[in-house]
Amino acid sequence: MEKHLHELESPTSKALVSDYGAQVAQWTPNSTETSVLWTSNLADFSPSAPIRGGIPVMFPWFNAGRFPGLAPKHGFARFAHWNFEGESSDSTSTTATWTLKSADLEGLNGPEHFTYQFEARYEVTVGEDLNVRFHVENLTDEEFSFELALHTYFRIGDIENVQVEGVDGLDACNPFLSPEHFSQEGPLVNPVGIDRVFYESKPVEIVDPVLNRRVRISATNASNMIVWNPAETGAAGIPDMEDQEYRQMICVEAGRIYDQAVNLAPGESFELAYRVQCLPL
Ligand SMILES: O=P(O)(O)OC[C@H]1O[C@@H](O)[C@H](O)[C@@H](O)[C@@H]1O
Repeated sequence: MEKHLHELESPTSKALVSDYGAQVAQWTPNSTETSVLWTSNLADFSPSAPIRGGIPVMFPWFNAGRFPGLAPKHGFARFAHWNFEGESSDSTSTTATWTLKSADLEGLNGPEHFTYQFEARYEVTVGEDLNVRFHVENLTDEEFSFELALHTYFRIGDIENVQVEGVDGLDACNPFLSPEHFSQEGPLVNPVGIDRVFYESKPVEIVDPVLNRRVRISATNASNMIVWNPAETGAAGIPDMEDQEYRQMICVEAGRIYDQAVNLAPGESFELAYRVQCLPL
């Protein structure tokens, strides 16, 4: 296994995490044969680019930023080499930690748009569930604001036979179609090609009759959930994804984006926690 990849093991599940982007690529409970997180057949696990799949960490902006025009897309954190700080285990779980400081960003594109001093810490815990925590502290003498999203790709049996439940009544928007908000009615049913932002974060479940399971996703301190599937046309434009692979994945992300970006005063810190549970149907 390449040096930048770490296999975390616990009695009930295991994960594969890269030092690049502190990106969790796979999470496999003992009860399943394949990872609950999806990675593309074309995913490149080398340091050259973020892995297509798993949990890319989007920081300190989402997409092109809320005052568009920023690059790289989705911020620089997923391109950075994070420092592996070690791992520890108890009888039920294993936790590994990575850090990223502003001083570690030399040579990357993007930090010129976010010149503040900060320290980010990312903890990945495998056990019965997968838990990740993104923590960031403002080490500058002025307030800064940032966006954040854990852009998690989930493996599903078939995008045309899946539902995302728990979103009924949430304030929603399809930002790439219209700025209008609306109230979500019912679950997301077979959501091919969806790109929807919710302005609340509640526990949701991907109900998957093909893989015969429910994947429950919950977050603490998130204000947004984003649900995305590229459909065939979008997948065709993504070099590290096969055109038909859109059928086996859905992103259900949690974060703080757009006008729900986090404002952080000097010396303050913020933490987002995100939990994935794999349950029988
Ligand atoms: O292809 P990337 O840069 O990894 O981003 C993944 C996707 O992220 C989504 O949030 C965007 O709406 C898509 O347009 C984008 O393709």
